[in-house]
Amino acid sequence: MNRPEQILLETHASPADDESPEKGRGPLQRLWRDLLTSGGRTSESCPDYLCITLINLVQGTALLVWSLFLTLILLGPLEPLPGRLAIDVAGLVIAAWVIIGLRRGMSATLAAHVTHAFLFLCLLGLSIVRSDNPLTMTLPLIYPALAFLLLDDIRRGLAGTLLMTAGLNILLSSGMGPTLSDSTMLLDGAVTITVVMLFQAAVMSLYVHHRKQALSLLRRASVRLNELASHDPLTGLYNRRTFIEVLERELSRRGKSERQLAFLLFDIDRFKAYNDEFGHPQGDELLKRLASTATQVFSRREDVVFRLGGEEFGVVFRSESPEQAAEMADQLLAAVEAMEEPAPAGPKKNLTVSAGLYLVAKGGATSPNRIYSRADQALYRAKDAGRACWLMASQ
Ligand SMILES: Nc1nc2c(ncn2[C@@H]2O[C@H](COP(=O)(O)OP(=O)(O)OP(=O)(O)O)[C@@H](O)[C@H]2O)c(=O)[nH]1
Repeated sequence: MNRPEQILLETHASPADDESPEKGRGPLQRLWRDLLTSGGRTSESCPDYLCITLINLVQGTALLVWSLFLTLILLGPLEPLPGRLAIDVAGLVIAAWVIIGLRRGMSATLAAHVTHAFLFLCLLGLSIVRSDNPLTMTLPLIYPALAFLLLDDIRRGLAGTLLMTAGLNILLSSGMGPTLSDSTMLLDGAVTITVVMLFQAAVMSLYVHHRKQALSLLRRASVRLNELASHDPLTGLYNRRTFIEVLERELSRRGKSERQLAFLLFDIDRFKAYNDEFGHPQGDELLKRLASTATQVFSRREDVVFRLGGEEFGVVFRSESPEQAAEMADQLLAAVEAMEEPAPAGPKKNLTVSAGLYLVAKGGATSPNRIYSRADQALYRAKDAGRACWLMASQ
C-alpha cells in the first residue's frame, strides 16, 4: 500500500506563507532579514537558521573586510603586493559565492564547510601574516565557538579546535609568531591558548549536544503530530484530511500514469442496527475488521485506503481498465461478505457494504470534493437499489 507520509511530512511553503510575513515590513527590515537568513532559501527541506545566519554573518563580514582592503590597495594607502592582492580577491570571491549560493538554494551543509575552511585558514593565516602584533594571536580564540556553531558537529568542531591549537602553538614555538622575550612568556602563551580553546570546545560540545537532543525531540514530536493528524485512531487508516491530499497528488500525476485513477466509496449496510444489537464496542471491532479486510483486498503499492467518516470508507487506486476497477469493487464486496463477524453471540448476520465507484476520466470531475460527491451519489443509489451492491458513478 502506498505510504503518503512523505507528502505529509514535506513542508511546502504556500505562496501565502511566503508573502504574509513580508506585509508590514519596511525594505530595510526585509534587507536585514534576508542578509541574516538568505530569505530562508536553501535546498534542504529543514534549513538550520542558526547555521545560515552565522554563515551569512561570517561571509558578510569577510566581504566587507576584503572589499575594504582592495579599495585601500587601489586607492594607494596599502601596497599592492601580489600575494596580498591574491588573498583579498580570493576571499572576496569565496564570500560572494557562498552568499549568492545560499540565496539560490545551495546546501547549507556545503556552505557551512566552505565557510569553516575559510574561517580556519583566515584566522591561522592572520596570525602568521600579522605576527608582529601579538593581539592578532588572540583573534583565533573565537574559532572553537564559530566552528562548533557552523558545523553543528562535536567531532569536527573538536578536530578543528585541536588543529588550530596545534597551529598556534607551532607558530609560537617556531619563532614565526610574536617576538617573545623568554621561555616563561612562551609557556604562558601556549598554556593560555590551549586552555582557552579546549575550555571553549568543552562548552560548545555540551551546547551542540543539548541542541541536537532538543531538535531530535522536536522532530519526533512533529512526526507523531503528523501521524495523529493524518490517521484515524480507531482503524489506523488514513483519514479524510489525507484523502484530499492523496487525491490531489494523484490528480496532478494523472497525465504521467497510463493506468486509470479510480475512487471507491463504501459504507456498511445497516450499521446502526448492528450497533443497537451488539453494542458500540462490538461495532468498533467490526470497523477495525472491515479496515483490515479492505487493506487486504487493496494491497498494491499505489492503493490507499481511508476511513472517511463513521462507517464510511474509501479507496484511491489505479486500474488497467474499467473492467479491472469493477473487479476490484466486486472483490471487496465479496471479501466483506465472507468476513467473520466479531459478534461473539447471536445469530450469524451477513455483513454487507454498498459502494459507489468513480473512474477519473478526461472531461469528468477534477477536484477531490467533486470526485467524492460523484461517488457518494452512486453509493446512495446503491443503497436505494437494495444495498450489498456497487454502482458506477456518472462523469
Ligand atoms: N461503533 C461505532 N459506530 C459508529 C461509529 N461512527 C458512526 N457509528 C454509527 O454508525 C451508524 C450509522 O448509521 P446510519 O447512518 O443510520 O447508517 P446505517 O444504519 O448503516 O444504514 P445505511 O447506511 O442506510 O445502510 C450510527 O449508528 C452511528 O452511531 C464508530 O466509530 N463506532
